[in-house]
Amino acid sequence: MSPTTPTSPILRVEQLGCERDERILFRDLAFQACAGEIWQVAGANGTGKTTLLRILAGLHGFHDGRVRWQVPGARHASAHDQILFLGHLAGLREELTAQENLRWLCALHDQPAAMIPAALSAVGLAGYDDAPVATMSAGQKRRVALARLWLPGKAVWILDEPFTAIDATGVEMIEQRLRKQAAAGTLVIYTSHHRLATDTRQIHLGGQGA
Ligand SMILES: Nc1ncnc2c1ncn2[C@@H]1O[C@H](COP(=O)(O)OP(=O)(O)OP(=O)(O)O)[C@@H](O)[C@H]1O
Repeated sequence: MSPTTPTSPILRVEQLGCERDERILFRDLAFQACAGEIWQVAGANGTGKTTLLRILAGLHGFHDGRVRWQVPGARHASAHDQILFLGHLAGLREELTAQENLRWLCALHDQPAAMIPAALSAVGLAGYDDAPVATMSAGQKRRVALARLWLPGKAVWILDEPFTAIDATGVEMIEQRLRKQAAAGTLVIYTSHHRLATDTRQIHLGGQGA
C-alpha cells in the first residue's frame, strides 16, 4: 500500500531511450517514483523490461536521457548502495551452500548477515542452510536468492521476474513481502507477467508487442 502523505520522488526518469542491435526498445520514457510505491514494468518478451531495470540500477549505461536518484542516506548519486537488484537468474554459486551464497552476497552488497538463518526460514528453507545449491530444485534456488528480501538495509528494490519458478504459495508469500516492505517505505520496481493484487503503478513497454 502506498503512503497516504505525498512524498518527493526519489527516482526521476526523463526522456529515457534505448536501442539494441539498431532496434528501438523504448524512447522518451518519463516517470517519477516515490518511496513506498510499487511499480510493475510490463510488456511482451523482448520489449526491454530487463534492459530498463538494468539501466535504473546503473548496470547498463548505453541509453539516452536521464535517470536521477535522490535516495535519503545514499552515499553516491547513483544510489547504488541503496539498491537491491535481483536479476532474472538466481545468480548463485552452485558449489556453495545456501548460507555461504547469502553471506557472500551480503558482504558484496553491504547487507547484514546475522539474519540469514531467519531469512532462509522465511522463504521456506529452514534446515537448508548448509545444503549445496547444486542439490536444490530451481524453485529452491530462486528462494535462496529471494531470501535477501528478508534482510534489511536497502531503500530500493529492483526485481527482475521474482516469481520465476516459484509455486503458488511462494508467490503469495513474496507478494505479501513486497506489500509490507512498500508500506514501510521501500520503492519496489519489478518485472513480471504477474500483476500484484495491490495498488501498483505500471510502465508498459512495446505497445506493438514483441
Ligand atoms: N546482451 C545483449 N546483447 C544484445 N542484445 C541484447 C542483449 N540482451 C538482450 N538483448 C536484446 O534486447 C532486447 C530486450 O531484451 P530484454 O531482455 O530487455 O527484454 P525483456 O522484455 O526483459 O524480455 P523477456 O520478457 O523475454 O525477459 C531483445 O530484443 C534482446 O534481443
